[in-house]
Order: sequence, then structure tokens, then C-alpha cells
Amino acid sequence: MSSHLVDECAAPPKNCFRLVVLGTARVGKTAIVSRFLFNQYDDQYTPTIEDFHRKMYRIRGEVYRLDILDTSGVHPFPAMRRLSFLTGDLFILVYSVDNYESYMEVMRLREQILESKASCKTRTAAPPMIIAGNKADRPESEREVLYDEVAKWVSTVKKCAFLETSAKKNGNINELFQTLFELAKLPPEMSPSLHRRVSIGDQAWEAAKKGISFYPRGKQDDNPLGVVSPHARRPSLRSDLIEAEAKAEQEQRRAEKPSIPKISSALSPYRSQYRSCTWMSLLRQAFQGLVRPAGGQVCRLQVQHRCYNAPAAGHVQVDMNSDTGVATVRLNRPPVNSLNLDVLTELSIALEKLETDRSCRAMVLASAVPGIFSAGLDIMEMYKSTPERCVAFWRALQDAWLNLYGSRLITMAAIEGHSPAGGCLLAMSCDYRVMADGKFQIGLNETRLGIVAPFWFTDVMLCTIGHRETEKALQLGAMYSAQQALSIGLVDKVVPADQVMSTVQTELKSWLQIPDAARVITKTSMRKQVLDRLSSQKEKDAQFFADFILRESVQKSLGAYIASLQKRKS
Ligand SMILES: CCCCC/C=C\C/C=C\C=C\CC(=O)SCCNC(=O)CCNC(=O)[C@H](O)C(C)(C)COP(=O)(O)OP(=O)(O)OC[C@H]1O[C@@H](n2cnc3c(N)ncnc32)[C@H](O)[C@@H]1OP(=O)(O)O
Repeated sequence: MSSHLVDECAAPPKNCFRLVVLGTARVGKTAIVSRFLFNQYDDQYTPTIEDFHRKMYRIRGEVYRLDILDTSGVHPFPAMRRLSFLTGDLFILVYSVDNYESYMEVMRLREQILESKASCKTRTAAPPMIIAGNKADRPESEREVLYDEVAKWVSTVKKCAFLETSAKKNGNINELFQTLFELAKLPPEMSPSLHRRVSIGDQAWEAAKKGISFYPRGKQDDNPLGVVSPHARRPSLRSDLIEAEAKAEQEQRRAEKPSIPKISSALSPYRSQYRSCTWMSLLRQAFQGLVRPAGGQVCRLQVQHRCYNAPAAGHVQVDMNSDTGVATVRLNRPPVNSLNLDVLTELSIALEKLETDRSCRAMVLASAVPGIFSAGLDIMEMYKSTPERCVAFWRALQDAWLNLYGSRLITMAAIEGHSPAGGCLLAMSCDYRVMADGKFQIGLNETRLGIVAPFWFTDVMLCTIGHRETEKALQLGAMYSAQQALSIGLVDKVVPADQVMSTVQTELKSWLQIPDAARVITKTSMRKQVLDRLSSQKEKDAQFFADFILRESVQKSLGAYIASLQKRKS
């Protein structure tokens, strides 16, 4: 490696770290990051959705990479938030000294991070964290959080430090990062005052990436330097996972755990349990701590790299047309797009990303599998499962639905095939539905499986087709043809299968003419009550689902239904 090369790719995994900055809105998270990276302060407040920065260092001949995730203070995106907990190596939790509630949120955040890390069996439990009591420049009369109270609390928790800061006056910002880096055993030179900041233009950066020195010819400079990448883009979920797994492997090696089973043999039993699961999805579940490999041991990760390098699972394909601002999201889990934990997690994250993409105004939900919109929830997730997995699965469904039903985007369902149960829920949660004429069916058929549609499925159907039709539809577990669905208002338009997409595009044109703000306010006010009903009792609902679905009588019905599906086929 050239000693002058500061290349994003040149940092070995052991030298790559992700710092996540969390806290409620308006506590100064972005201001702290901005001080650290650019020594700048902006008095204007612009709410952050999620900003990603990358700083590269060359320290004592080695290249280091620090990724910074500056998160949203309001958190309408739980999947992204959970991912930030899981992928963070070190954390800054920020509160404002003039806002006691923001301090309470910091205490909650710490618990949530530890919970997430603990649920991920391959990671160590307590990552290094620092608590920043920001806006310490505020007059004492406005102070709501006492220094001593926080210091006392922090003294009782592991791997945690505390400082009061002022991003505005640049008070203790350098010390904040220095203390955190020390706690995390990172090179002290990563602190702002201990390296030379290199301001680098795009061209110079490109030169550096090609290995061309950006120092004057012949001049040697071994002093530590740091450069903010001008092209930083948040890595994809897949890259996040690859990196997190690589890290876990390192931690594992460091801990010198003996006799680690090979992942291929360790996970084999699960391939029959989770039909048509890809290695990628198994790995993801293992990573989430939901699948315990054989013998309950942690898997070897070298093999996982090979698996990740195989073609991406891609259960949810997103195609963003930046000219029109319309994204097409296609479910892609043959044979029937049944929704398992993996698909739901991918869907949630895809929706959250579109939600934060300012250029995106509309989304078409469709299928990449011919003849199927979605067969609803993966019945195998509910059959002979464990309480923990049931809860995780249900949470993923809740998140995906909250993201879809509560989306600011214009959402349209292109139903080019069968759409039972959970598939019908997804379609009903869009603003408009176009269905293919012919043999395909749609409806909430839960009672036919011996299960009961949850209250929020019912709420959405009530809002779509009214009380009387819902009552009939739900009791009978009715499945409707496209024409029948049209007659009760379950879909908005029925066209020949090959015209579904073009009809959606035509309909979208009139929706796109409406100013977004007015449309979004109207949509929100219409949907808020239904969204709030689930949001206020998510955990209770997840627990209730697990208890209900694992009842012996319900399991028996599900078993019989699965057998009937297989019999019908033969
Ligand atoms: C007051 C108390 C409230 C408590 C609330 C608690 C609980 C409520 C819980 C749950 C709510 C659940 C909602 C759901 O979504 S349940 C899922 C319901 N889905 C279905 O019933 C669909 C069943 N499938 C079909 O009807 C057909 O497959 C379909 C018409 C979709 C397609 O037919 P096609 O002929 O093309 O394909 P098949 O040969 O039938 O299927 C291929 C293959 O796929 C398997 N499969 C089908 N659907 C599912 C599924 N949903 N999950 C898992 N696997 C599925 C099928 O068995 C075939 O497998 P194989 O034989 O090839 O191995």
C-alpha cells in the first residue's frame, strides 16, 4: 500500500468503524457531527432524516475508516433505527441540558441498544458509548438536567462516559470524540485536534483513490491526517450486514472461542425448516439471533462471505425512476411471494428508504412473480415456530404495514395475480388498486385457516369496503374474483392482466398533479386513527399473536391447511 494512499477501499475491516449518533430531535446531533467533521456550526435547524458521513484517516502508516450515521430524532422508521443499533460499533447519545425528556430518551436508547446487541448472538453486549449533554452554553435558569445526576448514572454503567458539550461554542467537542475513541481503543489520532485535516477537492480525492500521491512530489509526511469523503453514500443493507458479520468474526477471533462449527453444516437443518430460504436469509436470521445454529454455537463467518458473494437474495426489488419520482417495488420470492421475516424486513427498509428520498413522490407495489401478487404471510413462519421467532416475525409485519399504510407517498397496488390474506392487506393499504381480470382472487381468508384476522387487518378492510361487507367477508374468509372485488370496492379498477401496469401509470398522472403537502395532510388525517391504534399497542399485539398462533388448536388447523394446500397440488 502506498503510504500516501487514503482510499475508501484500503481500510481493512479491522480498521473500519461505524459511529452512530442518537438522541431526540433538536438536541444538536447534527451540530456535533458538523463540528467534528468540518468545524462548522449552523444556527438554522433542519430536521435530519438520516445523514451518512465517512472520514478516512492515515495513521502510523495504516488506513482507518470512520462512518458516521447521524440519525433522525423523531423515529418514524423503526427498521432503520434497529439496523443502526445493530451495525453501530460506537455510539454518541445526545441530550440537551435544557430538556429533561431528551435525557430520559438517552437512558431508553442505551437500553434499546444493549437489547439489540444482546439479541444478536454474534456481537459483544456493551459497545462503547458516550453521553453528550449538549447546549451547555444555555443560561443556568434554563437548565433542566443537572450535571451531577447524569454523572452519577453514568458512573454505574459499563463502557460509558459523559461530557457536557456546546456544539455552538465548540465546547468539549474535541474532548467528546477523544474520550469515545479512547473508550473504544481506537487510535487517539482520530480525534480532531490530533491529526491534520485535509481539505480535498473531488479531483484530488479521485487521484488518491487511484493511488496517486496528493502530496507535492518527493515530500514525505507521516503525520496523521484525516479526510472527509466527498462522495459518502450510506451502504446498502446487504453491505451493512456483510461488514457487521466480518466484524463479528474478528470479535470472535479475539475472544479465541474454540471449535466453531462451519456455517454450511451448522445451518443445514434450517434449510428444510424454512422452505425456499436462501443462504443470505438464513445468515441474516442467524445474525439477528433468530436462528440458532446446530449445537447453539456461533457460526464461522468465513463461509458467510462466500455466501454473501453469491447473487443477492433481493426479495424486494426497487426501481426508482428519478425523472418521474415514481418507484416500483416488486416482491420477489417465488413461488408465491409468501411474506416471511426476511421479506418483511427488506420491505420495511425499502419503504423507509423511499420515504426519506426527497425525489420520490409515488410508489407502485407489484410482484416480480407471474400470476401472484402475494400469498400473504408465510404459513411456515406460524407453524411449529418458537415464541421468540413469532414475536420477531410479527414485529416485522407491523413495521412493514405501518410504513406502507402511513406512507407520505402516493401508493398504488398493481395486482397482477392472487392476493389472499396478508397479500390483500398490502393491497388494501395502498391508496389505489388496479387488479388483473380473470382467475385471480383477493380477500382476507384467515378464518379458513382457523385463524382470526388481527384488529388492524379488520380496520383497514372496514375503511376500504365498509362495515357490512367486512363483516361478511371476514366471517366467511371470502375470496373474491377481480369483478366481485370491484363491485364491493375492494379494488378500484379491473383491466386485462397485460394492462395493469399501464393503467396504474395513467391513474398516477392525476394523483401526481395534486400538491404533495395538501394530499399528505389529508391522507394522514384519514389514516391516523387506524395507525395509532396499532402503534400504541405494538408489543401487546405481538405477544398476543405469539400466544394465539402457538395454541395447540390453532397449530392443528394450520397443519391441516398446509396439508390441504399440498393435497390440492397433487
Ligand atoms: C382475536 C384474535 C386475533 C389474533 C390474531 C392472531 C393471528 C392472526 C394471524 C395471522 C394472519 C395471517 C394472515 C395471512 O396472510 S395467512 C396466509 C394465508 N394465505 C393463504 O391462505 C394462501 C394459500 N395459498 C394459496 O391459496 C395458493 O398457493 C395461491 C392461490 C396463492 C397460489 O396458487 P398456486 O397454485 O399458484 O401455487 P401453489 O401450488 O398452491 O403453491 C406453491 C407452493 O407455495 C406454498 N404456499 C402457498 N401459499 C403459501 C403461504 N402463504 N405460505 C407458505 N407457503 C405457501 C404451497 O404450499 C406450495 O408449496 P409446495 O407444495 O410447492 O411445497
